[in-house]
Amino acid sequence: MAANDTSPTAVRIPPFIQTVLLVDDKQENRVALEAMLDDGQIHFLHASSGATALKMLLNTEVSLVLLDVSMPGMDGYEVLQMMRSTRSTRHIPVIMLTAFLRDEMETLRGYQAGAIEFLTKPINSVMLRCKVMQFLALNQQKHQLKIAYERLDTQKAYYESMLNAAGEGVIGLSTEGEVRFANPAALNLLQLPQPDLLDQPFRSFYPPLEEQPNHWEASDFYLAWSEKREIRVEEALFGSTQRDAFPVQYTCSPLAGCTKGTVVVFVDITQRKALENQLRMQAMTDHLTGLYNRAGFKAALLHALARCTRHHGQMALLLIDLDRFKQVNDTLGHESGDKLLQAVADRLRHTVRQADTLARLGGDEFTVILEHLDGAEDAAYCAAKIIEALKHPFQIQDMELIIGASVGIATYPACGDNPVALMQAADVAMYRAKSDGRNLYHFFTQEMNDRARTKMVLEQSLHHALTGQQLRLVYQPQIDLRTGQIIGLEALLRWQHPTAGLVSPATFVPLLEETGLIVPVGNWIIKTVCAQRQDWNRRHVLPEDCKIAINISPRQFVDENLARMLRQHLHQHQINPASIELELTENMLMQENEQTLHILHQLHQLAVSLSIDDFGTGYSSFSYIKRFNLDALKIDKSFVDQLAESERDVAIVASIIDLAHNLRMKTIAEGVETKAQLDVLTCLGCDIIQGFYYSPPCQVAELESLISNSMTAGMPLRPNHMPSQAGMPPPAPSC
Ligand SMILES: Nc1nc2c(ncn2[C@@H]2O[C@H](COP(=O)(O)O[C@H]3[C@@H](O)[C@H](n4cnc5c(=O)[nH]c(N)nc54)O[C@@H]3COP(=O)(O)O)[C@@H](O)[C@H]2O)c(=O)[nH]1
Repeated sequence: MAANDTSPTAVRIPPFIQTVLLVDDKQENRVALEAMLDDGQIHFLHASSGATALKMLLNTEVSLVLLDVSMPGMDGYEVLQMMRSTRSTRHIPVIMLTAFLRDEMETLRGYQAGAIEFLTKPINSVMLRCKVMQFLALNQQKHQLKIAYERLDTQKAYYESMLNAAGEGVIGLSTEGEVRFANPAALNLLQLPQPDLLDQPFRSFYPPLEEQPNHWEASDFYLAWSEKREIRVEEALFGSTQRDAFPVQYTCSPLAGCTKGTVVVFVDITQRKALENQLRMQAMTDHLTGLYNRAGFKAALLHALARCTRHHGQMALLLIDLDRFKQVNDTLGHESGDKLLQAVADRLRHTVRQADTLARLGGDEFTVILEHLDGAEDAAYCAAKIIEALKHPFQIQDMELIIGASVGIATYPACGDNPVALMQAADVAMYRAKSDGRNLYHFFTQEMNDRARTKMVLEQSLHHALTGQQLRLVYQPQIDLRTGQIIGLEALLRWQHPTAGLVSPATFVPLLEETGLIVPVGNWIIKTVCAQRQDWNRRHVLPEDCKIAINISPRQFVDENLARMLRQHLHQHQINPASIELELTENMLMQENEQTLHILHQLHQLAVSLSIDDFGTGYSSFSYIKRFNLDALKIDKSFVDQLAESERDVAIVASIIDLAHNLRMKTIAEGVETKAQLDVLTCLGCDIIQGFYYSPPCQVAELESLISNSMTAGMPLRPNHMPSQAGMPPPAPSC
């Protein structure tokens, strides 16, 4: 209201020019009266008769009448009587003037007729002016008062209509906390008629809560008044006998002016809260399954932990990973994958109790929070039920799909007292369950904890290894069994740790794979091999047809930049692509999906050689051998180890060699350590061997002298640990 304030105190009412009617049949008297009173602030009207005066009074607003008593026709008394009997002229003050005051009765008659003053002629001008000015001043005040009242009425109506139209409930409270005023919205929100609210203690309209004291002097409403400040409360509960508690947002402010008390303005936030809750729920829900998503899970886990801590209870976190889900997704498409996830969610819902919290963290990873546990065995029981439920086939789009689940269990407080620790523990336990076989559950144990810690330390040091140039490559020769010459080298990664010494790749390559660090490390390996090969080419260290094999890890294989990066390094170091062999594993090729085909197509286009490492240990499928153009099969060391003793291993290796040869592939036997193994392999027609029998993996300098010795002698490479047989090819075994 500040800008357009129309309150009586805010705007001065200017004085108005008042009109005085002079009634006398003699003009000279009227002129004389005007001359006595005229101060420039008064407007004068002249009437020469009573009738004219009455007519004028009906048409003009007159403040005061000076009325001569003796006039021809209608005298002053009659005029006055007529004025008093007419509504619009009844209250106009009249001063009567007379030349002849016969007796007291005459004056009395004048006053009785309604005159406010009775003066005799000759008129004392000072006296007259004093009287007239007094009446005019009074009239002026009356006028101002009238305008002020009018304005007040307008303002009252304005505020009332505002209060009535307001959507907010407005309640006026006395300093004792009784309701003195309530606008229609307040009545409506509390669903009460005015009599049930007025004069009632306001504390009966907000429920006693811990945070909202019911003691009046401690309430916000009283504080707002006593401390003369506005208090705003974002969320509280109001209610009445007719309406259950509902959420409100309110402000309470001390009443302005001399009225003591507080005004409370409140809005019902039920709808807003419902909308907020709906949005919050949406943000915490996995749209595919309707379970909690990762955000919802985090919130639920925090709450569960808080409850458990408060009640000194036990709880468990189950991390469920579906076995073989990826295959379904990759082979049958995402639609089937989604349907399967929905079906899994349904089964989980029917398996766990209502009070347990289910969530899908993403992909095929689900979790259950189990509260109120009596012991860890409750969690084991639930995990077993889940595994059993997911073991049975799923009917998805006319297909029967069999998956399975691995469950990791972390318990509170044993495995941690915060979400991160519990999640890590459940994760480690789940991986353990997976690696122990499928359809198993595993608890997180101290030993696993230690391993997890070691893994973490290792992971951190690996980051340093990458930046601190602690990674090296060694090369292990591969020998052509027909000529005894080095026909290839396998590049093998080493980590020269500053304190731990040489760390085996068997320890850290899986970790590189897990963390994704294998991609940059793999890039570095390819670059280093290409640079090394270029150097050897320049110095003619290696024969042209000698290949260098590079191990490609699963994650590297699916990295979309692999082919591009390979092409770039081959080109940059001017390497013949055929002299580089990539060692893939059976598992990488097991999924004959679009992605695998695309990657192999790209690698073929590069014209690099491709071999299958550890052949026979993975998910062997002849279809990929038939389908993809491969150059060599590497017979796994596990088949070579017992070759001299085990007929079964001989049969297996013979079959692998036959298969390879029939498909025009070479065979490379790995891990050859003895002459006896070498002899059997020679008899079976194996093409190439690699193993400690000839040489362990060597540093570059060592390898160069090995090659140079063998080349200068023009002789086959000598077995590593055997006495020199210079000039002699390896002795032919009797097959
Ligand atoms: N993705 C990558 N993986 C790599 C790389 N470098 C190695 N690895 C993989 O790490 C695993 C262990 O490798 P390593 O300790 O280097 O062992 C290799 C040879 O040293 C070992 N070998 C060779 N001959 C013999 C032998 O006669 N006896 C014996 N006990 N061991 C022998 O075998 C390993 C070669 O394995 P493979 O790759 O299957 O040919 C191993 O899985 C490596 O693949 C890398 O750069 N990237």
